[in-house]
Amino acid sequence: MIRFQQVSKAYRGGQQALQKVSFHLPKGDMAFLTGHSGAGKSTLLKLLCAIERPSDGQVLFNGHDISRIDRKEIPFLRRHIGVIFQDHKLLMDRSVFDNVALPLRIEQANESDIKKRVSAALDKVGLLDKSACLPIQLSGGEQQRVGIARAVVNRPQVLIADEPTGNLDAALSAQIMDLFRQFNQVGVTVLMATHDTSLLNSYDMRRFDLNRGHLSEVPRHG
Ligand SMILES: Nc1ncnc2c1ncn2[C@@H]1O[C@H](COP(=O)(O)OP(=O)(O)OP(=O)(O)O)[C@@H](O)[C@H]1O
Repeated sequence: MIRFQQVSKAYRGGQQALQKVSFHLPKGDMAFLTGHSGAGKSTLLKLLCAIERPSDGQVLFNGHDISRIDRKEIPFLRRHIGVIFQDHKLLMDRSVFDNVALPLRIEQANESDIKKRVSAALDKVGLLDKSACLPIQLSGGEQQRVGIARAVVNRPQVLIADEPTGNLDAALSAQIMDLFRQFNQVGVTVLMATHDTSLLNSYDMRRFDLNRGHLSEVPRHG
């Protein structure tokens, strides 16, 4: 489903963020992406949703090379990929409902569909009763769950998350992790960048580690 082949990324100004990165994440897999600050984790995730383009190599999504994807095709790619950011990037002047509805409104779904799907996504993350609230009225963990509802509302094949538990305590992190696992159990492929060592120790999952732009897979226990 996701395949990187010898992918390198140099930013303007010469900063080499990724160096000949290769890996394969098959459909239905769930994996962690780890590495020190500046190792290239966010860069790798940005290449996957075409926010950035590689300087060299191929990024394949379902067999299609998206590294040189036409601008016009990017919205179609993004429909298949739900993205969760650490700072959740919610619109603070819009209700929880409107935040989650955003991807469906961009797709021009009809209002009755939007209502059904937003309610289902908010129910899944346990926030149906908060749909009329503004994000500012919610806790950090609740805001993060709104971001997850928005990422899954159009039923993407892949979820990518950049430090989704970064600001949360252990109990909330475990809740967020459970949500990802539930999505994974119904077939969604999940790639999650994290620094959170307690998460890494609690879940025996595939783990890719970046070190100064070089990627290797960490052998699993047991
Ligand atoms: N837009 C950019 N322009 C220039 N250099 C960049 C840009 N974005 C990232 N970099 C550089 O690329 C390298 C990798 O950055 P990246 O954000 O991918 O790392 P990271 O592993 O996600 O770090 P962190 O854990 O601190 O978020 C860093 O040296 C960073 O300074």
